[in-house]
Amino acid sequence: MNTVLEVNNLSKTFTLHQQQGVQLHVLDDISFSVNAGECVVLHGQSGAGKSTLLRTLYGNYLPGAGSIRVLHRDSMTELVGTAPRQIMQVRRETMGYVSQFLRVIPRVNCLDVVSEPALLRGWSAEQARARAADLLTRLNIPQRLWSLAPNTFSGGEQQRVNIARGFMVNWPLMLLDEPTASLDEANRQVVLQMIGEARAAGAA
Ligand SMILES: Nc1ncnc2c1ncn2[C@@H]1O[C@H](COP(=O)(O)OP(=O)(O)OP(=O)(O)O)[C@@H](O)[C@H]1O
Repeated sequence: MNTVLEVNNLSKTFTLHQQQGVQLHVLDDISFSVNAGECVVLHGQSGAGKSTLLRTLYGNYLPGAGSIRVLHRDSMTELVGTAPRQIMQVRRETMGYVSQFLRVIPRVNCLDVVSEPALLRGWSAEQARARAADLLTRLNIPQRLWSLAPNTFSGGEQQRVNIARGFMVNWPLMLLDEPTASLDEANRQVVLQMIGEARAAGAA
């Protein structure tokens, strides 16, 4: 089996400079690896550091120590300390991330928000819109909402738009932060199916 993610001795401490310099040791010497097609679930109490780990893997937080290597363009590539340009390339081609909440971009409509990852990969606008429409239909976002900016959508609708965007292209490595948390049972099942399909296609 191909290893697509290898984490070694990863640590992350937050220093709260505006609160007497209090230090929070959130990640402490974490090591694990994930193979293609494997699904790893982070299970832990609220505040344990699950989102922090995902954000650190995605390059949003700089770890205090350790290494994060991903299979990118056929070679294991170190992300810690790498140039932002390289991180952006890895994000574009290799590693997708669905955060807990949609980062709403004012005035950009739903179809364009979902299409963006494919456009960044050079798909035509027609191809991207067709795929986005397909995902939005599967995720039960009514067509009347597609041309509207999602900032006025309900929490569950925003989360489904976020998921559609996250599954727009086939990323070999997907980081999903509570992807079914605010969904009803029917939509939860759709998302689980989409995760299953991505795994069957080799995604980790
Ligand atoms: N940017 C930040 N600055 C300071 N502290 C942070 C920051 N992000 C997270 N923390 C702290 O790190 C700890 C872990 O937070 P995190 O969001 O990773 O938990 P979690 O396991 O995802 O929780 P939940 O299941 O409730 O989403 C918390 O105590 C939180 O206050």
